[in-house]
Amino acid sequence: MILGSPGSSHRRPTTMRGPCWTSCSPSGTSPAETVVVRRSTGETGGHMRISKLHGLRNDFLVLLDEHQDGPLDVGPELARRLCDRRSGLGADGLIHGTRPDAGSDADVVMHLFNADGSRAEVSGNGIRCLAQAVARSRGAEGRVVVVADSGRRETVVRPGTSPSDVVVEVDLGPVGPGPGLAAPLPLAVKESGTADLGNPHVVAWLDLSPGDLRQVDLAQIGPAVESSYPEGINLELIVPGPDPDVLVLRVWERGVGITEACGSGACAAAALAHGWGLVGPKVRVEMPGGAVDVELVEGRAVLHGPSVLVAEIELREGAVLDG
Ligand SMILES: N[C@@H](CCC[C@H](N)C(=O)O)C(=O)O
Repeated sequence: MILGSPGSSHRRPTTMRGPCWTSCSPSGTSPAETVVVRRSTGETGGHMRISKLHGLRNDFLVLLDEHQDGPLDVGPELARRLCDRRSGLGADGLIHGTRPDAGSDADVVMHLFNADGSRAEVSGNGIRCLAQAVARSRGAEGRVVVVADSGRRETVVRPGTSPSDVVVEVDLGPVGPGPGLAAPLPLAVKESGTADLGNPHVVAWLDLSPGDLRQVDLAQIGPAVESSYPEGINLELIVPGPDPDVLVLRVWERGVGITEACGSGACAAAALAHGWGLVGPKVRVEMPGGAVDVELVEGRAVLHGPSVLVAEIELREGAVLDG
């Protein structure tokens, strides 16, 4: 038998408290349309335990191997199904947290899928949500080391306004140059440039007021810019805020669409805007979902912001992916 007995390897939080486990399937769907619990062995059945979290309303489903009854087959199709906001649980991305190699000092390995099933190298908000999920699982806040496709990243989980609403800081690493600008951007810009946080970004500084930035048709511009790069790209539109060292940002995310916030995008924007002389090395980035703080330290970007646990979900036995 490949599957472990239900709950055998699932460590429930000990000292931290918050939303309770619920047993559910997405509402309004018949069992045949709900989400699969498929093992990497090809078997189906058992339970799948998932946490839903968000950083500034940029939301993620986090599936930790250590919470499961046995190995799960996590891939693009599962990501698309779970992230669907109508027929699934709904999220901007799915994060699969696997165990690091023996001898590694890391706590977890991060595999990130965008809502469309594509892979991304890292996410500033996603990695902070993953760190919160790992901290809850072990019952203690503090340092959580994550190995993402972009490299080893250190996070620190600190108390926030409640056990489920914490503050997480992450050193996202060096901000490098992104891909060459593929084509002229389809809007008037004061400055534009690309940056690489492990994942690619194009940042455009617009000569607009924050109010006018809200009127820009990002749903039209975003896909055009994303598709002009062979690997796709995240697009951040920025204007300086009314106060010094503040940027107002809207984002179109590769593999997702318009989201309410993007942590790596905030870092890309802060780094480029610093280079353009718009802001100093400590930047507040205001996005539709809320604000984060970015510190630029010797070419690296350190991101501080809230992470919120929304729910811990147990998908019931018998839910089937194939539909
Ligand atoms: N929202 C994330 C970025 C998620 C990945 C992105 N869509 C990509 O494909 O690179 C963040 O907070 O950084």
